[in-house]
Amino acid sequence: MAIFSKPLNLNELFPHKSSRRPLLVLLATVLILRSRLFKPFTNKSSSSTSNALGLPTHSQSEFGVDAVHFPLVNASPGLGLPFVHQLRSLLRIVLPSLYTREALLLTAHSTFLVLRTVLSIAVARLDGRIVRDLVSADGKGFLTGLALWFALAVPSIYTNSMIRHLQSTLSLRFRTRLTRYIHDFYLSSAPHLRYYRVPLHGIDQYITADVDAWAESVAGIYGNLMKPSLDLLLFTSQLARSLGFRGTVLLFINYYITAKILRAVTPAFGRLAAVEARLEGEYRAGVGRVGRESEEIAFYDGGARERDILTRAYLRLIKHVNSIYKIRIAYEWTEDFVIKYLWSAAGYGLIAVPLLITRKRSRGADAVDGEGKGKEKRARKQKSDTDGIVAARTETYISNRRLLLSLADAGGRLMYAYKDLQEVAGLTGRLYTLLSTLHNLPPLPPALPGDGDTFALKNVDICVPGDPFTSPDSPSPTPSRPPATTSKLKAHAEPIPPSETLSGPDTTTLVRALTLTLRPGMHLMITGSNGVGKTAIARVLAGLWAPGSRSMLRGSTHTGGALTRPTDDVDGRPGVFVIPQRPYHPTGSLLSQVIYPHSVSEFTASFAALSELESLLDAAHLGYLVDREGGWDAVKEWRDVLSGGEKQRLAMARLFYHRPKFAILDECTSAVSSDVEGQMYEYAKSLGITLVTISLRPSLTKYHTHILTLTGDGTGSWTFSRIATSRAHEGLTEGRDESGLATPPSESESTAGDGERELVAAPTEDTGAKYLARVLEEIRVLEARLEESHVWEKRVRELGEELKAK
Ligand SMILES: Nc1ncnc2c1ncn2[C@@H]1O[C@H](COP(=O)(O)OP(=O)(O)OP(=O)(O)O)[C@@H](O)[C@H]1O
Repeated sequence: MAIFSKPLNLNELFPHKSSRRPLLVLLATVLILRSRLFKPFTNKSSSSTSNALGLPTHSQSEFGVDAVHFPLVNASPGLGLPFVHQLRSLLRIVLPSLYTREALLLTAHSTFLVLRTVLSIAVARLDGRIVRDLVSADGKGFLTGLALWFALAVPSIYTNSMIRHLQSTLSLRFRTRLTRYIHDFYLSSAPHLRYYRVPLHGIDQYITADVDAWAESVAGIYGNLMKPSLDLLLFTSQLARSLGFRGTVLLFINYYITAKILRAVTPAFGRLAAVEARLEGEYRAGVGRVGRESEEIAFYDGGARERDILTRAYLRLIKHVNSIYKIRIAYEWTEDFVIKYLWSAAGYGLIAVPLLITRKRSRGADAVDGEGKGKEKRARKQKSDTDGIVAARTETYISNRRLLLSLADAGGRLMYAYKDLQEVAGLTGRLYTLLSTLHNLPPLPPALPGDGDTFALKNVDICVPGDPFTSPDSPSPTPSRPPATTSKLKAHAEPIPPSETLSGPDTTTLVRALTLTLRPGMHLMITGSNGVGKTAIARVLAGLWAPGSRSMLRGSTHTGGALTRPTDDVDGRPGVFVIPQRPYHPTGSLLSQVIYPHSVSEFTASFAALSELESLLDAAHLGYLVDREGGWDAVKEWRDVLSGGEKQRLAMARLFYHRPKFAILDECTSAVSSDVEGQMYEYAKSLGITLVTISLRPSLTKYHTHILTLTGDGTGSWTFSRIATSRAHEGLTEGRDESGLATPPSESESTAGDGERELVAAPTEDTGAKYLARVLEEIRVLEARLEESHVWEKRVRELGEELKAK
């Protein structure tokens, strides 16, 4: 074909050998990477510790190692050394080594970025060449140029789409890695229950929106920074060749002035982004609360009130976003002026340098040529020379102008990237706060080893835990508090030492020096007035709160005492299972409601039959549920579908399924009728479950052997006694009674307000006995009322006869 009569010549596009070599290396790299990158994501590991993307589940020991990279520091979300440290700590998670898919994606991304810059230079040169051929009316050259133009279009388009694709894939991989890490860390039960204890508000915003935004920004910022930086470097070096020394110096003066101006007008985008994320989180939490508690709100007809609350949260967010927009206007004006107009003016000036210099030189050459040559010949030569010079100048002008335009574009993108970088800093600060808070939660003291079947508290103060990050020695602000807007970044902020006390200084002691030992068959009832600390005891028994001891709080070296918990059996029988006051229903089928926290696959693996579960539902008086709801696989919003009493009975069915050694039942049958409640308690006991019941219902006393009464007089005192009346009912043997308590039937243990234990022999002093007396008194009053009912019955009969007679 005619257009290919002149062979495609790389020499013209890349006049220097050194600029051709990288192109070839790049093309080879692209081909190699492409073959590796388009392999589907496969899960090579069949181990259960890997997820669907082949990412390993993180172990507790890994988190221990990582803790050193996440010291708790007070740092505002801006650029600086703390940001570099925080970003590095997060990058360690998303890019753990060079032998990962992410590293490969990053290499491919970088390669395509370099390739795009190289192609841009080639396009600029080709542009110049085409116009030159046009000006000098070289048809053949023009068509060849056009063919080259199309030839370059193919790799250019491919490169652009690959850059976008690789960036989004990289962002997704970063998000997955970070999310996996946070899930494994935040939601691991053992050993520190971080999801329960972390003192951060709006945690959902951190884990969902912030992680997503961070991954996207970090994957984007790499390209956004690298591409324009590379462009600036390569375009400048290309331009420097035609601009000469003076032009290059001017170019750099231009860069310097631009950087100075923009730096002066750039607002603190990092801090603004962090505040925006926090306000977004508050608004999101508000909407979530309304969705969760919709029925309660509807009963109170609280729609209007909730609307006000949500609108206020939304307006706070919008006000902030609006202020960002306003701040941006001034910045963007300056940026547009500097990048578009100042740079273009500087560009014209710079382009003029080689043209004007070439023109001067060619005039000098004309003068020398003129001597001793024929007039006609001279005129002919002069015309062809002039044409050649004009064509060459046009080529230089077009190439340089295109390079300058690309340079201005690169400059603009670099400025945007600076803004993006500040936003990344804000998000990095938030995620770092989340992870450093999780890493630095003071550990819960481990339970003391026991025989595996005993529950014991020894001299334990039940205290409401204070802020885990506040201790008398470190009055630093909690990470949950918003960063101080005026604080300057400290290059190396001092790590905040984790709290050394278990409960913090501002703890409230609810119960003092509690000591009790429970063995299988010792069914304990915990009672006392509202807010006295009954659930608090359950929290300590369940391991949610640290068992405080006064000696610990006083800073003594004694750290013993505390809690001994029953352990899980090797066959999977749990040591302790708690049914809380508020029923909890996970998302999923009816089956998963009963077996929670087991998964369906765990249930299947345990060879348990559905018919067994049905018998457990029967025991909870819920035998009709499977048919009514459409089978075990029915998935519903169980919180809404079940009645209050049904939810509580379902929780009891859950207890029967797990059949723990000890069950802590925290007023979990308050909505169930007394007769059904009693039957369920009896059934639980028949399964070998030892009950620790928190209740205010006297009717439940008869299912227990011991009673712990919190006096609620403000001194934290308590009494612990055997329930004498339950003796016959339980058929307790003297042997069982040797529980380490040495509590004779007529005696009880108690503490006075000062925490000293005393044995109270007189039944009149015994709060447990008093409690029983109160129950008996209530029964007496009710029986008296029943007796009165005969009088009313008699009266009704009299009235009936009176009516008949008339
Ligand atoms: N996480 C907490 N932070 C601060 N205070 C708490 C916390 N949990 C409980 N408290 C306080 O501890 C006290 C005891 O609470 P607890 O839930 O143990 O009471 P309770 O005896 O179970 O009461 P009720 O019978 O009403 O359920 C209450 O005054 C409560 O306000």
